[in-house]
Amino acid sequence: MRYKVIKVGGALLEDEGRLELLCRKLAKIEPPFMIVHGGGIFAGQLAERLGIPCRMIDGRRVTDDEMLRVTVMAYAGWVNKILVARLQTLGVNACGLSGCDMNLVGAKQRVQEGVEWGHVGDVVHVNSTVLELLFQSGIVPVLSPITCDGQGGLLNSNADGIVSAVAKALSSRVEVELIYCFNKRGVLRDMEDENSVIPRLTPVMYDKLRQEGRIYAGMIPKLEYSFVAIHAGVQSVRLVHPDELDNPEAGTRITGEE
Ligand SMILES: Nc1ncnc2c1ncn2[C@@H]1O[C@H](COP(=O)(O)OP(=O)(O)O)[C@@H](O)[C@H]1O
Ligand SMILES: CC(=O)N[C@@H](CCC(=O)OP(=O)(O)O)C(=O)O
Repeated sequence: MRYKVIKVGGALLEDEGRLELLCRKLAKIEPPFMIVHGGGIFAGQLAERLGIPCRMIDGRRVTDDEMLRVTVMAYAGWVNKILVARLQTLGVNACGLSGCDMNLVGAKQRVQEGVEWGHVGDVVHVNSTVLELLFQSGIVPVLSPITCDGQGGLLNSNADGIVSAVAKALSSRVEVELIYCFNKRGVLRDMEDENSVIPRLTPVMYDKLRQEGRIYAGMIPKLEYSFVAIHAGVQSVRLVHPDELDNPEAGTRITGEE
């Protein structure tokens, strides 16, 4: 049996119609599975309404004191609870969590010379024993990207990184399929052509496409974390659109070999 660990990107939750379609697809999946969600779009909208400026560097959000409050409200609050509520109405026993709950995901503050990242956290541990207990109880964990630093502080972690670390931690105990579910049909060779999905992506292909500028923005951390997961022993890593979640041949499969 393969445990599915599914990342859902913020763009899939943006309006009622997309949220409904996504949750219907997720509700068809046979447990055990879990969801890690993002929601950068919601944090951006909330910050704008509050007059707090946003700054992104290489797909990551610079998170000062005020932005930390915004991200906690957006991710651990609105996005997490709306997903859980919708899944519950569809018969999924979803349980909303952040990395702080049961010390599920711990992180350490990102330190980089010349960049004031603020409360951005890189994952340092995942409590896979607790996740397994939840799976065994028939619960579907829905995890937000808010983590804790072990000293009472909250951190904002990239959701693509959290899901990669969670998949890696679980994969030493059970077989894991890591799925990045997002708003394209896979990694595209040509962003102008929705049908140019690359079925199998190797590290060499990635380097070349990145140099050519065909892979950019949020796709860069997503693919880097995908390769981290596959090299760490995660049994399967795929990127797909929610419409094709149930088709094992759809999307882009990540491979560590050439
Ligand atoms: N080669 C590519 N194929 C598909 N999407 C790409 C590619 N290069 C860049 N992107 C962009 O990356 C986005 C997905 O990354 P991101 O917005 O971070 O996803 P998420 O919704 O999971 O947070 C796509 O919507 C697209 O705009
Ligand atoms: C540190 C950092 O960048 N955290 C992300 C967490 C949310 C996220 O990853 O959301 P998407 O998956 O929708 O992009 C952020 O605040 O944007």
